[in-house]
Parts: sequence; C-alpha cells; structure tokens
Amino acid sequence: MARKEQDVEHELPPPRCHPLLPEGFRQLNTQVAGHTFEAANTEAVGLLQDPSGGCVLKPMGKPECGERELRFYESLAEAGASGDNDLALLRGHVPRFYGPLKLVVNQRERTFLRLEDLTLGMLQPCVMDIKMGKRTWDPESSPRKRKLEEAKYVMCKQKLGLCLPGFQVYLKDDKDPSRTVVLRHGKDYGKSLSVEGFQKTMALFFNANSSDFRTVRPQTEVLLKEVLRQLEQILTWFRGQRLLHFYASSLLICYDYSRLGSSEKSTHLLNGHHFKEDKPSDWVKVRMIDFAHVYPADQALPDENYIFGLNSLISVVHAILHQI
Ligand SMILES: Nc1ncnc2c1ncn2[C@@H]1O[C@H](COP(=O)(O)OP(=O)(O)OP(=O)(O)O)[C@@H](O)[C@H]1O
Ligand SMILES: O=P(O)(O)O[C@@H]1[C@H](O)[C@H](O)[C@@H](OP(=O)(O)O)[C@H](OP(=O)(O)O)[C@H]1O
Repeated sequence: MARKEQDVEHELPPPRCHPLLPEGFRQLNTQVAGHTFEAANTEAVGLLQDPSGGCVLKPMGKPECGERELRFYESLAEAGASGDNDLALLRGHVPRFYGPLKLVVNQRERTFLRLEDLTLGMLQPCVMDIKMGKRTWDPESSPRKRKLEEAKYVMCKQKLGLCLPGFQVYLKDDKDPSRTVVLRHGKDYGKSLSVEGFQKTMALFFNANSSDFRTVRPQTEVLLKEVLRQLEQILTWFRGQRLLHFYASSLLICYDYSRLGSSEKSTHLLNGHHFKEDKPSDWVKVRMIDFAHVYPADQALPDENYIFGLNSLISVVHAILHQI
C-alpha cells in the first residue's frame, strides 16, 4: 500500500531554492540545522547528498572552521591506523570520513567533506540535532561572539547544557491513523523552549507520546534503550579522554520511523534471500557531528562542559523511558 505522507509544520520547510549542483548530487533534504542554501544568496551553501555514494557532503564554511573540522577528521583517520588510543576509539562515535572533495556549486568551486550519511537506508528518517554544552563559544571567540552565543537558547542551554537547533519527526496523524505526518522545526522553535518544553519535545521526537501504545510501545522502548546505550558509550569515551574539548558540537540522533510500527523481527531481502535481523543499531544512530570548534583540552582536563550536557540528555531520555 502506498504510504500517505503530509507536512504539517512549515517553520523548517524542505529546501525550496534551486542551487546549481553538479550532476548526481542533490540538497540533503533531511538537513535539520546548520548552514543552508538560501534563495537570495548564492554564496550560502548547505549540505549535499550523494545518493550513489551513500554519503553527505558538508561544505567547508568559514576558513578557520572548515580547516579545523578537516584537521579533526584527518587526525582521526591517522589515529585509526595506529590502534587503540582515545582518538581511534572516537571513530566509532562520529560519521565515517571519506576525504575532501572539490565541487562546483553555484558556479564556484568549493571544498566539501565527504561523510557517512547517518540516515542511509532509512525509509522515514527522524533526525534531531542537539548542540552540547552550556558554553558554545570557543577559546578564540571575540567578546561579541561570546555574548551572542550566551544570549541564545538561554532557558535550556544554561540549565541543561543542551539546545535544539532543529529536528524532523514522522508521526501518526491523530485524525487519520492511516496517515503519517512529518513535523519539522528549526532553531527559532529551539530558542523558544524551556526545560519542560525541551523534555516534551524529546518525548514527541521519540514517538513516546503516541496514543497508539499497543503497537508502538514495544519498539519505542527498543528505540529509547538503544539511544541510551549509544549515549552511555559516548559518555564513557568522554570520561576517559583528556585530549580534546568540543565547543558548539552536536549529537545527531537518527532513527527510522518505519521500523517503529512492528515489534516483530523484520525480514530483509538480500540477494534474493530473506533473512531475519533485529539489530536496533541498524535503524538507530547517535553520532557526534560538527567539529568546527574542537580544541586541544585545556590543561589536559576532561571536557566537563560536554559531559554536563550529555548527563542531562541521558536523564531526559531515561525519564521518557520510565514514563511510557
Ligand atoms: N553525517 C551526516 N549524516 C546525515 N546528516 C548529517 C550529517 N552531518 C550533518 N547532517 C545534517 O546537517 C545538519 C548540519 O550539520 P552541521 O551541524 O555539521 O552543520 P553546520 O553548518 O556546521 O552547523 P552550525 O551552523 O551549527 O555550525 C545536521 O543537523 C544534520 O541534519
Ligand atoms: O544557532 P544560530 O543562531 O544559528 O547561530 C549559529 C551557530 O552558533 C553556529 O554554530 C555558528 O556557526 P559556526 O559554528 O560555524 O561558527 C553560526 O555562526 P555564523 O553565523 O558566523 O556562521 C551562528 O550564526
């Protein structure tokens, strides 16, 4: 049966401008936050998708930010070759990196970072970008940038060490359960959230408010437990490392709504053979993204700023799990 879908919220509309892109590439229509294409400014560039390569392409933006992010991914690649150190262990928590690529976009050559598409294979991708830490300005920020950052997302950021620049979620339409709706919100919504609003939004994102408990609940529980498992692994990494401090970096939580509806083991077709598979990590991904402001750790101290946000996030997800 054909799936019926409908957009219900339009604060964060799907991209409607038409940048000149090289053949085979398209705008990443699951991009929920960050720098985007703009109809009136051909210099503004968002993320691209290379559907044949299974990757997304992130433009290197402001020179110092782009260079820092490239160096970060390159240092991880080098560490990977040399084994079991903190940098090598971090590779499991970030998208795979396939190197830089020059592309001509809007008639100008730009460099992109090729990254694993975290939504790859998801039929109905739910995506949430959560920016981590009370402090989102880096050690080289001007007093002006620092002030700007401190004035944003104030209600959540200062209490939880978290803020919500954007998300999209598939939901069952309350009025017509045979329909699925897509809800998208951007940074204006995130900036308006109180702590309570943040908690409610998280529950909504995990489809944990659904009145359709009988069918949805078992898989919602699987989803929440898997998110917690991946968050705990990231926390373990942060507790052990003294190398890096992450400012204005995000966690991207992605899951496939189409896997939420059934608690039965799903069967997939591979090379004509059906096989059973029920690995939540296949359809739930929590990864660190956005490394434009990663710095060597000050005095080799742990990144308490990030750890504080991560602990809050774990508490919020735990509370949702216990209330379903
Ligand atoms: N590896 C990925 N796979 C899938 N989607 C991604 C990936 N990386 C980024 N995205 C999407 O792109 C968005 C923006 O990513 P990112 O935060 O890296 O960009 P940015 O322009 O540096 O953001 P900011 O303006 O906060 O600095 C994310 O919210 C997410 O929707
Ligand atoms: O959340 P908002 O209000 O969108 O604010 C943006 C956010 O802080 C981004 O992280 C930052 O990009 P960088 O991380 O690349 O600095 C961007 O700076 P910019 O406008 O100078 O690009 C800000 O505008």
